[in-house]
Amino acid sequence: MRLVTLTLNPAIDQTVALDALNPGSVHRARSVWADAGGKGVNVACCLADWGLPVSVTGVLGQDNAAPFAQLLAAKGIDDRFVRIPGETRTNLKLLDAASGDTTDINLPGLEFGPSTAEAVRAVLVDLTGPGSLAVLAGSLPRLLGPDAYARLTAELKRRGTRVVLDASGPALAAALAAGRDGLPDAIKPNRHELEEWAKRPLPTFADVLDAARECQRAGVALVCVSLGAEGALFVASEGALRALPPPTRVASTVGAGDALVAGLVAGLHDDLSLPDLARRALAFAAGKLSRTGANLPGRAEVEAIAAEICVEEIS
Ligand SMILES: Nc1ncnc2c1ncn2[C@@H]1O[C@H](COP(=O)(O)OP(=O)(O)O)[C@@H](O)[C@H]1O
Ligand SMILES: O=P(O)(O)OC[C@H]1O[C@](O)(COP(=O)(O)O)[C@@H](O)[C@@H]1O
Repeated sequence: MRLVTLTLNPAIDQTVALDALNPGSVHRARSVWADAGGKGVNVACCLADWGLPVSVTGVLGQDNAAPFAQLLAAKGIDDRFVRIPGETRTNLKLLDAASGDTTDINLPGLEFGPSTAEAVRAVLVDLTGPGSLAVLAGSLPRLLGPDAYARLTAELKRRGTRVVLDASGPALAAALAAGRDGLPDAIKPNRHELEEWAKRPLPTFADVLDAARECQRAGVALVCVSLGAEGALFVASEGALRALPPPTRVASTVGAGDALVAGLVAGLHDDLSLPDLARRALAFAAGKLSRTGANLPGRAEVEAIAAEICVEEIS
């Protein structure tokens, strides 16, 4: 199965590690570092660490593309990003070093017009076809309009490509409003993103389950809702289940959702049953949480974590 990820708005994640985050006060940072990232880049990095060949595309600013090129080359990822004049955005991540929790400040990114969008679409079409799987992930440049993922999904599905979508706000809403032939095969909102889509708060697990089932009824085959330290919910035709994270040392939560998506993709690649898919996805997230950047431990360690993950069926 050929795997490709799309990141239309990548980012350099600049993490500032603090003893504790106290809004409104002066902080002295413990350390600071930068990782080339963005949702599809992070997903591809985890898939490559797991040992799967993967291609990436999207749009990079040519003025600071070097860290991306270095990272992708080091992980053996096929770099098919379209480069345009300007700089890729830098996102700020304020890390509370005691808990591993981060406060994210995600900036708007590079805007680009129809000719760049068309160049990326052409790369995506070139990289996909029957039997391949595409991950469309992250925020969209404003100029593209909120239905950009819905349009790409419809085209990819016509070409026999499965689509995993990790989007939020109007882009997620537009994708879920597409007709049956244009719906993604899988989505991974977090609780907040699902609340935005459902237009109501989802305080309890039962509320989350109801909203996830609404997405499934709209025609999405696999709905995975990530719930931070509470694990994740999986709803598919085989049933619904909740997976609980193992005890995890949290170095940084940045990219935990992306690692979960990568685990889902690796599970779909291997045609796993729903419980094993859930274990694989949570093991990827737990493996990534123990380190900074989009890096997984070795396969044996990830498999050992997966074996420990508790999965509860929901009747
Ligand atoms: N503090 C945490 N402790 C243990 N596991 C966590 C923690 N935060 C995230 N995870 C794991 O990572 C997954 C994705 O995290 P989440 O924060 O829900 O995603 P996102 O980054 O997309 O908001 C969760 O489903 C869970 O398995
Ligand atoms: O495209 P968006 O939604 O602005 O998100 C980009 C940010 O998300 C990340 O991919 C991390 O995502 P998660 O923590 O949800 O896995 C960062 O690398 C990046 O700064």
